[in-house]
Amino acid sequence: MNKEHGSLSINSENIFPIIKKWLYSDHDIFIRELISNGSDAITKLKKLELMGEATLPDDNKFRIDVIVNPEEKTLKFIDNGVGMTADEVKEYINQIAFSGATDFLNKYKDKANEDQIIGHFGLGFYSAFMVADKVTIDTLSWQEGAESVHWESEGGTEFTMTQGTRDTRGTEITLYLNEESYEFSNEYRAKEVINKYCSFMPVEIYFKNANAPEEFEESVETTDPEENAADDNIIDAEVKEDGTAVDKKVPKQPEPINNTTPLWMKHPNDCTEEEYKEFYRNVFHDYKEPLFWIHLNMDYPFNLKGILYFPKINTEYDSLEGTIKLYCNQVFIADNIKEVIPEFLMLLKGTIDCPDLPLNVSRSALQNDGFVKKISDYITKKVADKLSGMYKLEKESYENFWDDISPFIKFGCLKDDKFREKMKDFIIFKNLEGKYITLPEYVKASEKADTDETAEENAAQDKAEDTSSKEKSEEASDKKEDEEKHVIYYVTNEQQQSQYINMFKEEGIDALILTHNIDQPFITQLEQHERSYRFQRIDADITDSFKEDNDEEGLKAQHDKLSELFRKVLNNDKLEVKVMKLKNDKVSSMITLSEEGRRMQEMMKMYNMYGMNPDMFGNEQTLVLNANNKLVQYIFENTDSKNVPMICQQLYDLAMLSHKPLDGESMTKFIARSNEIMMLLAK
Ligand SMILES: Nc1ncnc2c1ncn2[C@@H]1O[C@H](COP(=O)(O)OP(=O)(O)OP(=O)(O)O)[C@@H](O)[C@H]1O
Repeated sequence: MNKEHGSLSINSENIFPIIKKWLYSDHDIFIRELISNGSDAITKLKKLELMGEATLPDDNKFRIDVIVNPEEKTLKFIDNGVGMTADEVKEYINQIAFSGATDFLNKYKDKANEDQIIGHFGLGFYSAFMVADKVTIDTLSWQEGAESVHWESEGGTEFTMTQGTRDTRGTEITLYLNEESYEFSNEYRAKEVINKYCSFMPVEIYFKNANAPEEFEESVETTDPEENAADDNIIDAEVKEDGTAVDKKVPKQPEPINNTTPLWMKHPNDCTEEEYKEFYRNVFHDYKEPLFWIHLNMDYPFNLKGILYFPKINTEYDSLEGTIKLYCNQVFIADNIKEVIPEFLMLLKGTIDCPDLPLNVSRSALQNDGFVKKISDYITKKVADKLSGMYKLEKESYENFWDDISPFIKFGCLKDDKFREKMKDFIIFKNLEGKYITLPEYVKASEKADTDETAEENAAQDKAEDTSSKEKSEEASDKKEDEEKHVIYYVTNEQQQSQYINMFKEEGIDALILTHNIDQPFITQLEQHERSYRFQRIDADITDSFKEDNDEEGLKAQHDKLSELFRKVLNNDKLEVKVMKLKNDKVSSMITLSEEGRRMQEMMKMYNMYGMNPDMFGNEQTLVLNANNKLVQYIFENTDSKNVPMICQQLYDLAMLSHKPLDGESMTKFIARSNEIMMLLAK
């Protein structure tokens, strides 16, 4: 072959700066690209063999070798795939245009950056020039009688092509690293990058440091010492004490550094529980075991495989942040590509391999791609199917996992309408007894409790009402509609709201435990979609069940007097005070805050709107005093007594305490006052 010298045939002056910019933040991608090219070359040869076009030696073993040379600052990628003829080098390497570079240039001339492009633009080979001043190719094609080719270029527009010396099939690419990229000739750095991108590559990858001394391993065998002496591989033979065993030191057999058959490629029926857990540990380095997993395995209408794990969340403070690793033909592309994977799934941990993904388009295009949407919908559906299946068939596990998986499910419902629609019948809630129930179950149980209690009364009343019911229903206004909603009581903090919880339990009224941050937005959404539900925290109001039949008029005197007293003592003339007869006479005082008021306050807190004017909204706490309680009665009868102001303050703080944490100043005063009260008792 004549020496050939030429110019790369597209606007290479343009392309190199773009490649450099493109890879600026992801310098290490060149390793993925060059190893992928080797793997592609091997796949091509496998296909040719299958088609009967190529015959391979019996002992053929496909492999890729990566050799770093820290002294010479070089990096080699060697594969035994198809190789290239001189014509192919000309076509595929010299005329970059064939590999899609023209498209690339047209689209990204002015705006190339790593956000917009996800690799794979037929420019893989040229990414080598990101880190190398000079790149050489030595290649020998699989074809009979092929001549080897040597190609080299120093990254400008010039290249040289000559007859090469490579005498085995395949391709060897050598990178002479530029000064800023010497790090990649470091053994550990190079390995780190290979592990990142190529851990699950379908071809075995062997790694070597050309400067490292040869490694040996010890193998214990019982063999004939004479035979060992004749074996060149044995460097240090030693007869063991028992005279039979011989310790041999042999050169270490290289091991591939990747796993060519990741678990997701296996059929789910062939995977064991231990394998799933081990894979999880290896990939996500999470010492906690996953709760359960979903193995995605689809060939039609698109090709998608993967495993999604539900991680264990220990406390509500654990950040809800997962990792979904996206692969394309077992080559890692990136973590958490939100255009492909539904946002709420990012809370999970998992791997997804989808060779059909159009990764050669910009991220914004991915977002609007119908195919990508289908993939994302498929994943969502699979997750919902798994969860609903568990609810139906493995209720006990579902309940055991619920506390861990519910934030994820609720987030999914908030973010994805389709998911919400599929999951809505399988959302469960823990009640005061610690049992898990659905909303319809809650409503049914509370209706039953109501009916039992008033069955007799109603029977009589119903008859009387029958005649006038038509008129009444016509009168029903929006206000009435609100009243007719099923009220669902809930607790946000079991310790703090324990006084209310006890009262609820005494009256046989149930409530749901909703302690996670996500619960508030979740129930707001529920109320919007299921208009017959109204959620109300248990301290929002005093329900009729807790009261005796109140003679409002009869309590007016107490109300007026106590209101005035508490307002004065607490120095708050806006304080709302209600006096009522509660069935439980041990309860002296309580605070109620309307549901709307509290939600408004929480919203303000969330959006940091407190600066605005906190009194403007939601400051509608009401101090409820129990006229049946002895202390309250004492206050009413002895308003002028010396200790009454202190008792009033204490009662107010006690009521506050079971409503929300006291602020620092109030807490200090509360403690000082409690001591003072004890001092009085001690006297
Ligand atoms: N190791 C190799 N063995 C055989 N052919 C190769 C090798 N590396 C590159 N080639 C040839 O050069 C072409 C261009 O490679 P390049 O990496 O630039 O783009 P690509 O592989 O086509 O696309 P992409 O890298 O985006 O998947 C390849 O399509 C292939 O034909």
